[in-house]
Amino acid sequence: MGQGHSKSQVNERSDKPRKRWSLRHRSRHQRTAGPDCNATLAAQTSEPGAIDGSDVTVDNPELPQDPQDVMALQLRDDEPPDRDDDLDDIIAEVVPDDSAVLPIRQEDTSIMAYRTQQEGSNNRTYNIGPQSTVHIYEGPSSAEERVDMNTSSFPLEECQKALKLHYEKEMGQLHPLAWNQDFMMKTDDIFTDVDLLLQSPKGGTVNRKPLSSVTEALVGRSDCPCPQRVLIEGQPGIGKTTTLFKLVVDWARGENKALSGFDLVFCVALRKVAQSQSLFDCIFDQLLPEDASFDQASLEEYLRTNTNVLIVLDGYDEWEPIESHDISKVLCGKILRDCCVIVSTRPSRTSDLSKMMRPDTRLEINGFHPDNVGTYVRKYFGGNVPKAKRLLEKLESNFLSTGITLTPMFLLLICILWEEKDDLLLSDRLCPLYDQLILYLVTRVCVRENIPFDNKRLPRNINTAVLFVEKIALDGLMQGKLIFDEDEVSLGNKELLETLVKLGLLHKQPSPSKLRPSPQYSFSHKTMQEYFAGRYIASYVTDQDESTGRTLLEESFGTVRKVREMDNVLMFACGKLGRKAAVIFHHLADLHQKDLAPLEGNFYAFYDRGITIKDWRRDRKLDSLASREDYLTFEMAGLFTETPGILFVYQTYLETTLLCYYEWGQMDGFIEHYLRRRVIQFSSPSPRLCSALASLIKCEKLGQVQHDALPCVTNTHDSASKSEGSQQQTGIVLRLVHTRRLCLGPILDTLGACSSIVELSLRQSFLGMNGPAPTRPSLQLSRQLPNLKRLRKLVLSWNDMHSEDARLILPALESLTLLEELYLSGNDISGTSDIFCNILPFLSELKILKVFECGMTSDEIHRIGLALLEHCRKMRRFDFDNNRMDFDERRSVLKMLTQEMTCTTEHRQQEKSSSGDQSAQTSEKGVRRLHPSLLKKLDTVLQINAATVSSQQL
Ligand SMILES: Nc1ncnc2c1ncn2[C@@H]1O[C@H](COP(=O)(O)OP(=O)(O)OP(=O)(O)O)[C@@H](O)[C@H]1O
Repeated sequence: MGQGHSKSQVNERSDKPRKRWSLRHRSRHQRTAGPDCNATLAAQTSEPGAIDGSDVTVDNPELPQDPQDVMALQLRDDEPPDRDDDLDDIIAEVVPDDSAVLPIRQEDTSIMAYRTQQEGSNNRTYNIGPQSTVHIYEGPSSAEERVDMNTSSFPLEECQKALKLHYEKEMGQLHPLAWNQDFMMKTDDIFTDVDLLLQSPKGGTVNRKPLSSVTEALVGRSDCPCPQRVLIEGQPGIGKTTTLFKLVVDWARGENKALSGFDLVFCVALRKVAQSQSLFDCIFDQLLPEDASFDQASLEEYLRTNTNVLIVLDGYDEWEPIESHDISKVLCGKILRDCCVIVSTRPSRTSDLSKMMRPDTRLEINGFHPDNVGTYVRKYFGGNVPKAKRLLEKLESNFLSTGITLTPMFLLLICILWEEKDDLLLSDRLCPLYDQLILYLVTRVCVRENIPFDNKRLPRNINTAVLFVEKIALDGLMQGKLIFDEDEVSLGNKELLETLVKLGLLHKQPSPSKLRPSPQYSFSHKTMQEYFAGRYIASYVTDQDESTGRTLLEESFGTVRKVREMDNVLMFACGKLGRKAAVIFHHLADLHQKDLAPLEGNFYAFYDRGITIKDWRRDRKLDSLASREDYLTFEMAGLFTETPGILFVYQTYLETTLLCYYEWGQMDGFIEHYLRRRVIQFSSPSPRLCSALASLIKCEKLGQVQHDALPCVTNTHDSASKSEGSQQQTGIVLRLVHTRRLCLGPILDTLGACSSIVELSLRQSFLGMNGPAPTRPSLQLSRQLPNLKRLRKLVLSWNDMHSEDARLILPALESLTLLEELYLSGNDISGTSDIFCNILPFLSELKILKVFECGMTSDEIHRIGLALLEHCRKMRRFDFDNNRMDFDERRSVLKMLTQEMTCTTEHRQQEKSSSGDQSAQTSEKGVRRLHPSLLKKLDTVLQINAATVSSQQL
């Protein structure tokens, strides 16, 4: 129910004898399959033929429609999200067949699953589309066969040994602090939350499935029997690189069965890839020893004929793609297309990357689970238990669910600073954190070298070095450069470079490269480079007159895409700037006005009405825009959210802008310029965005902003408030849908501050009790709801709520006497009808109640129905489909309710005629309005029943 937390079964690439698997096919209309189904399907779908001597069978004739032709409806309020079983509807399902055991093999289970159908053992499965696969016979495939085939030409074992040694040595222990090489982190200690993002075949929604690790995504699933193209995205500093390091070290140690099917694993850091390098240059350069006995040609030859190879490409956002480069070819599948490829990126480049690689599997790294924050902090402080405890106390009360502590990089910085200062100024903004870190680094050097420093003015040589490195940081990012040669960072001044390394701002790394043997330098982390680039922008804007400042901004952030890619730089710049930040906000507002205006109406209307994805390429309005290309290339990103890609551009721009205001410390400008429609609407907001939104909600200005009415912003077809829409629009509409676990925390803590909220939608946002005690979403929400006295519409559908959550939240609705619409569908809230009965007397304005698929019994529905009839006389729609009722029970509930309605109506008529009471007339009208919807349902039920009976008779 709701978002679903079940961990999918891990089908490990093990070397144990396995169960035989067989295939069932379930068509969209045929939900169950008989034993003959396989044979029939095979007969219907196989298309034997020969391609280069290989046997080919095409599965799944029901190819999905082109997503462009599909009507993409925003999942509003109560509509159920697409489920996994929807996926199963149109794809072949792999089911275990206990009757047979296959001999030992070293491939992944999903491949084996298909082999059983093909009868031969040497077929391979290819994903050729979201739900389609092709099987091709490929010759020998067992590990022994592979070794036999290749030992003569390629020393596989030597290559494996060299790679494993390299991973163990370079990645087995991490030294994340450039200024302290003694600080070490073992990859064994690494744990981060990972979600598998599952897109529905209809292309509309994404469901998140928590996984135990990235490798779990490498085994087959029903929608993708053989994952081969895995895209991993994650916010800055969230642990993408570290997670990939762990993956390759696990392979090297043979500790992970899901990886043991790979003969070779190559992990290439894209930031280190030079334009002129081939893939094999990169592999030899970064991963293999100079004295390897084999050369590039033999490795190339080996890879051409062997497919049990995993290529890991880390940091797509740190690389400037060139179409003709080998890396691009690997991503597009032009070369080594049979190898498994995993690529990581920040979200700012997800859209480009997914367009290029067409991933069959998408993962998001979410950072630490709050439980892990405690473990991490305690580990960091080792024996100093009181110190760890004090920090955790401080974090738990304020920061646990903010993006700051859940991001390993930022938590590490907090720990470093806390170690030094017990009175550390903790903030959920990034800029103060980095400011304090720099201060700490400078103080450290000054103390060590006896340089006087009063925490205000940097010593002269250090100041010069910092100014110099700021410029390098920005120039580097503008060119997509994160690794620098010595002359680039010293300009011939060795002393300057030494100071930067001493401070720990730059990290010196001996080049492993045969091509570039001189040492190279990088910032200790990409976020550090972004911080210095932001400082450069801030001081430039401060020192220059306004028009010169504007020119720099236009050159550096002239398009929507550039703003998105350099969002952290802009945020840091705003964090450093005082009054002069206005120049940046003007620039962002201009770009919004110039380039995003055509999207604005659609963005807000989409939620209410749902729109067809139109062909934006033909939209004349976009022709003149500087960012036109950006819009079009962003299209893919939206496929994994509920929002069409092009509208997602609008959302991400708003997100960046809001975070800039947030780092600056003042939200009023954002409210004035961007919230004139009084709708705050984000799908899948990031943790940092949630922190910023919490601060926005607290702004007094929010309740006062002048309102630009947009027709139909809150009027849905469904809306009970259609006629009262204009009145409703004077309040604030807050829609945060599809939010990740525990992200909503800061918002749920502050909701009550915004008493002008009239609509609150927290659909699919993990509101269940899963969090640790202080961050239990349902508890937080229940504390704030009573303050939202103007609330008319509350959407809590498709969360992971259970009865205990409902027992917290529902009583809080008692004071919301204006509430007209309540959506609770898709939560397992059985056993709570008593609470409904207690609160409904207070909700006399209620017009819509939806408890679709809530696990309730017919008794409970009946009781709720009666309470509605009695107390909510304006009621129009009561949706209780798909609860725990069989056909007869459902029919009898409907019957009882309609009878009850008739009695109530008659009773009221009598009341009316004896008293001439006006209110009785109104209530009678209300009951009548409910009547048709129930009657219609009853009608349908009876008709279906009649049809069933007659077909049985026949
Ligand atoms: N699971 C983890 N446990 C402990 N520390 C971690 C973990 N993941 C990351 N870190 C710490 O956070 C730092 C940043 O992580 P990493 O470089 O992997 O992030 P990233 O997502 O690749 O960042 P970016 O996109 O900015 O390059 C690491 O240097 C490491 O110190």
